[in-house]
Amino acid sequence: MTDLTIIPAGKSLQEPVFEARHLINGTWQTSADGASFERQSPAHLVTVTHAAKGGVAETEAAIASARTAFDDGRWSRLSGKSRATVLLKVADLIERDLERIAMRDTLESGKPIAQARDEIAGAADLWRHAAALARTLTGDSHNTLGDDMLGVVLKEPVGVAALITPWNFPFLIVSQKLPYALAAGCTAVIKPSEMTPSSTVILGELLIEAGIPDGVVNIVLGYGDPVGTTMCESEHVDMVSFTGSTGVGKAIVRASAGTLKKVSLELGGKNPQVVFPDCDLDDAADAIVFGVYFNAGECCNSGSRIIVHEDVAEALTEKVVALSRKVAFGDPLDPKTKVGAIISEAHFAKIDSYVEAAREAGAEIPLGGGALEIPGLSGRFYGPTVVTNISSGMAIAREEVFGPVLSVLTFKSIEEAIELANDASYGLSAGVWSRDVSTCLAFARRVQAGTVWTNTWMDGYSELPFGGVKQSGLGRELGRYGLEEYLEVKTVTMRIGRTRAPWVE
Ligand SMILES: NC(=O)c1ccc[n+]([C@@H]2O[C@H](COP(=O)([O-])OP(=O)(O)OC[C@H]3O[C@@H](n4cnc5c(N)ncnc54)[C@H](O)[C@@H]3O)[C@@H](O)[C@H]2O)c1
Ligand SMILES: C[N+](C)(C)CC=O
Repeated sequence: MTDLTIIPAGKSLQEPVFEARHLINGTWQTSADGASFERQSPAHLVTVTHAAKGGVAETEAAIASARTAFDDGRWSRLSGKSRATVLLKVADLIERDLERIAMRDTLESGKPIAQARDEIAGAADLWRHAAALARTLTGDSHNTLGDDMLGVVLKEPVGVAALITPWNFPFLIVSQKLPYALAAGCTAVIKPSEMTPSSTVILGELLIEAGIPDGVVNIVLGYGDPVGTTMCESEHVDMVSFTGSTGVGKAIVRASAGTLKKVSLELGGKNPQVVFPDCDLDDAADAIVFGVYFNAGECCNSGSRIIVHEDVAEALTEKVVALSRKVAFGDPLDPKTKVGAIISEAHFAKIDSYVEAAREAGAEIPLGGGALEIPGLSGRFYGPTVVTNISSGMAIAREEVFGPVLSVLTFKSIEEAIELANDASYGLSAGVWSRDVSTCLAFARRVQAGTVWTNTWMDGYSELPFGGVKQSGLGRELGRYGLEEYLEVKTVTMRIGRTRAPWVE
């Protein structure tokens, strides 16, 4: 792969190792048994983080702290205005510390620094959006139930929310959950991914600086088992909001079943983009390249499944391959880099196994497949890869590869395109490319997905809800729906003035 655009290592890594500890009841703590773990930068393979490793004891202490903080009302009974004041302050502090937070996400995840900066700026906007919702949240009133009756529907915080997050957008995803939980009046226990704990720890520091009362937000670092499982099983946790793989999502539902707690899930995707022959092919090709290589394809919204009309399949594939060669892969610390390192050795092997299985099954690979050498860096980089001549039954066409790998399928009619698009267990997002608005609308109405992009890909706004159908999830984040996830509905019926007609004569 010599004709690709490669950004070699720039200046050597100077960042000190970050010391990450748990935040429990307002104090930073190591684990009682002294357990800890390390995180290496996937691009450099040097240790960048040393973190306390939580066990059952730390998790239960964090849950107890959140429980007490919720029950005594130090946050849940504040006015929306008071909560919003803290959330707005956090947003300001995130912007002040944007560079520090972005650097931690880049070092631990391997994502490009320019992209990380955009994510942190987007996260600050989420905190402001949630602050606005905290002040405008309302219930309902019913004065049509009879002359002496009034029905009032109250919105109340669910209680203690456990927030379990993945490694691919560490700071952005915790910011899709926590400000909305806090706006609703919930208290929280957070478990960031063991691969990317630091930016959540920094968020804890900013929350303290912004004046959040002790115990309202608690952070436990460590692995899914026991930290995440303890949160799911605890009778003192009222809700779990999880973002991650569909497999772990199912385990979370099982672990939460014993206490029948509310569960909100943002899971994987195998997102189709259907390309009709009347679209602007250059525009579509550029968005397809963005959709598949953004975050090295390690993105729930990766537009990794192209379904293109057979009349334009060859032309589109040529354009995509040509553009792919221009995408800058390399040193995540260089602001010119668009695609950085793969998160782990095990994940790299998984990506490669999908590509090799497709090759063995007769697929063609006009570009890529395999490791990319980046001069000066010893970490793992996967080259831009385009796979054609595949059928919808192949794993590469149905399963989440979570790497910079594009699968190209073809169709003859709109019926076939919709059938192929829906032929997956996932239903997160989908796209359609056509100049004909009726074609776009017909597709948008029949595709099984939580989000549909027409003539664009992966635009996101704090105001718009996001989430999946089928095995891509339960519930929604962002928009006003993102707040509703953390609310319970209570119905209060009041008789006013007159005495009730006696039941007993
Ligand atoms: N739909 C979305 O919004 C969205 C966003 C980002 C990522 N994702 C999905 O996340 C996946 C990649 O992230 P990942 O590899 O970190 O996911 P993962 O499911 O392996 O882990 C996610 C989190 O769950 C924890 N965990 C693991 N096992 C657990 C258990 N048994 N109980 C409780 N917690 C447990 C992990 O420690 C981590 O914090 C992909 O499938 C991707 O599509 C979805
Ligand atoms: C929606 N987003 C981009 C934050 C996460 C997808 O993995």
